Amino acid sequence: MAGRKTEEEVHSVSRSSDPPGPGEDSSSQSSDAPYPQDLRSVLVTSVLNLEELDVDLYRGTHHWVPHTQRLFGGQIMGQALVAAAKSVSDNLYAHSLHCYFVRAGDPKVPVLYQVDRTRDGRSFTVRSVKAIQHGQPILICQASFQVLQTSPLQHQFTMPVVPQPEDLLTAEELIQRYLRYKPDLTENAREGLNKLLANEVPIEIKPVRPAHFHRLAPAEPKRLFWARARGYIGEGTMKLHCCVAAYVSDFALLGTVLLPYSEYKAYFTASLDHAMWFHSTFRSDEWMLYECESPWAGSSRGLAQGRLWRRDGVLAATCSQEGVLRVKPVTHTSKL
Ligand SMILES: CC(C)(COP(=O)(O)OP(=O)(O)OC[C@H]1O[C@@H](n2cnc3c(N)ncnc32)[C@H](O)[C@@H]1OP(=O)(O)O)[C@@H](O)C(=O)NCCC(=O)NCCSC(=O)CC(=O)O
Repeated sequence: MAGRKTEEEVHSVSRSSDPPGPGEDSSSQSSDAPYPQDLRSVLVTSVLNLEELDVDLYRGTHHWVPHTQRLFGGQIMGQALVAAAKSVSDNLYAHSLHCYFVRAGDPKVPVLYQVDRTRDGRSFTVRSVKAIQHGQPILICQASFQVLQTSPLQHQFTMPVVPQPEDLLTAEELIQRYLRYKPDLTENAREGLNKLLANEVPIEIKPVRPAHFHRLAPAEPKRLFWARARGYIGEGTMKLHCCVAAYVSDFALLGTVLLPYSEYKAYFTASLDHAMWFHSTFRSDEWMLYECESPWAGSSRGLAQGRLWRRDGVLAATCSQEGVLRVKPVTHTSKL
């Protein structure tokens, strides 16, 4: 029978003394290895691989749909950026995008992306993209591209010092441990965790402080986790890596707002807008540290900000998102 472990034991990486449980072998061995080239990321082969219907008109399909049964905002943003990037030349690089999520995306039908070539300048080029379902916009997005330019003005914050991904467990490994070592989990919690395990999220993550990440204890509204696209992407183009990063950047960002409020559970959360700035080159299929924090919440809304760090300490991108969060008090003693 599964023994009860302390929170710290459940979360710690133990490569030698802790025999892997059923289904754990392959993930714990492979989670830090680079992906083999034949295991291409579904983000590249499917999600961000838009079908061209006409000039500046594309169709995108879905891969993973969150339990809310509305389309994942990161998918819509990533696809919108793909559509925008197709209309700019190869010497232009995305440096920012600004999006409003105006309607919930319907997972039952594809999304159309209509690109408007707003402006082509000498340094900057701007595109507006409308994502459409059932004849109505679900997202409006503006993306701006720039030719590469050098400047003596260069600074950035310093990356937080955290454990390396090799010393941390993936979200799936953590869930397997909760299920194995926490026999007092409620049926609801157990069912929820099993559903999470069955999810095919095309992003791999390694929380730095799992108890905070999973809201097991109240914490300041700050979340740190390593993230990368699941599967191989390769050098590719920066355009593509920016689109993948836009996808990844919407993951677990808004939830940061909820971290101090363990006495409440959210019954409705949705991102209202999302802005992103790209600062340097990076590979979205290599581990990047996502540093998320929420400076403010009020009026059923919360603001979350995120920084994506390259492993070598270079700031790759910055994000800002506001979302609606409707909560109600937790009424039962939940173990998760
Ligand atoms: C946020 C919006 C719902 C707009 O809110 P509105 O309140 O104006 O919309 P609405 O009037 O249609 O109401 C939607 C639902 O909220 C309820 N509702 C509205 N106002 C309420 C209030 N004050 N108190 C309680 N409930 C309220 C309505 O009854 C309805 O419920 P009912 O439906 O029961 O009748 C919409 O802009 C939207 O869906 N945008 C898309 C958001 C999105 O999909 N983001 C990307 C995915 S989120 C993501 O990717 C990030 C993440 O998950 O972390």
